[in-house]
Amino acid sequence: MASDKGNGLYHLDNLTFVKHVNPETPWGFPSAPITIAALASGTQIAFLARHGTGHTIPPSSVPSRANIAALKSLGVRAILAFSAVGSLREDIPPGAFALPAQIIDRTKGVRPASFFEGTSVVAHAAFGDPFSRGLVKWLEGPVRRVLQGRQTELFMDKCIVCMEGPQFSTRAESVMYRQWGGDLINMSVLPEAKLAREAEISYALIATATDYDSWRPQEAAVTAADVLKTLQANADTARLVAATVLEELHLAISADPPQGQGEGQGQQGEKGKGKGESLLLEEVGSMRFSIMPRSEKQNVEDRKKLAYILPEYFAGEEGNVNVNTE
Ligand SMILES: CSC[C@H]1O[C@H](OP(=O)(O)O)[C@H](O)[C@@H]1O
Ligand SMILES: Nc1ncnc2[nH]cnc12
Repeated sequence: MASDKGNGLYHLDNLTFVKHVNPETPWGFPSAPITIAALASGTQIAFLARHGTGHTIPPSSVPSRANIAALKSLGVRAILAFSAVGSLREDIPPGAFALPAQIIDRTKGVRPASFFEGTSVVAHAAFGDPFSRGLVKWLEGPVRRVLQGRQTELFMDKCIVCMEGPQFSTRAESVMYRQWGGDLINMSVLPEAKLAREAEISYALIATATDYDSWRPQEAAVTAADVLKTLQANADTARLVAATVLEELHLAISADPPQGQGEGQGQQGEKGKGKGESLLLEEVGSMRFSIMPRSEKQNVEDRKKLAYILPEYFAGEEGNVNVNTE
């Protein structure tokens, strides 16, 4: 399990430091060494600052493939990603929190967004629900309870626009995103969420609103100083959320473990709990039917590389199985 955030959140409270690890993945090193820490129960979590420990990595240069691959290699099954976001709605004030349900991609294609990119293996992950529905649904109660104690609102079912940056939006863009149905805006949720899906890690975003972006005609357009004003208070609340929720989440996952069956994954219909599936971590097994059938034209080295994130499909004997035709 990991909590991963750049802006404002560089450490977590109520945890016992265990060690730092810095795995070299086939996609390079993560943004920073990953902190392994223990919860009160002894359960270990991994924490990674996506912009680096000294905030030296801009959004477009975050090594997201290495970050997600490194977390997967450590056994992480669920990511709680924190992000400072702009609000595109009057009723979502700076200081509010949200668990978004949808994403509009306004990145510009400069961020590597797939583990399969540049390999001879083709895969099309289902991404209609970009956040883990099971994880988001589970998080609502515990996160709301923590936020109530701090008079902080929680919004559900919102749509976040992910822009390239590093400059903020123009006023015209900000107005347009509202017309498109955007409620929130950041520069970090993609390709992180896509890569987590490809690695079959359940991913949820805890969005913390810092500003009103630039759509309000009578108000000044957002500046980094506006963001920083709200950032520290939000980060304190975010730390409390993480400290409270991680222990409970671990217990919930232990009680409802993924079995890796993946039947019906990626389909949007209501899925009953059957065949050993986990409702909480329903992404496990989801790539089984997303990867194009094994072919002799696929490069063996590429398959070895992909085994780093998906050993079930690409390593050992299983790697010789045509995963798409069972
Ligand atoms: C300093 S405002 C823009 C910056 O803040 C957010 O970072 P993070 O998601 O890591 O909290 C946003 O996505 C931008 O990268
Ligand atoms: N207004 C904004 N636009 C993009 N990313 C942000 N992160 C925080 N506020 C933001």
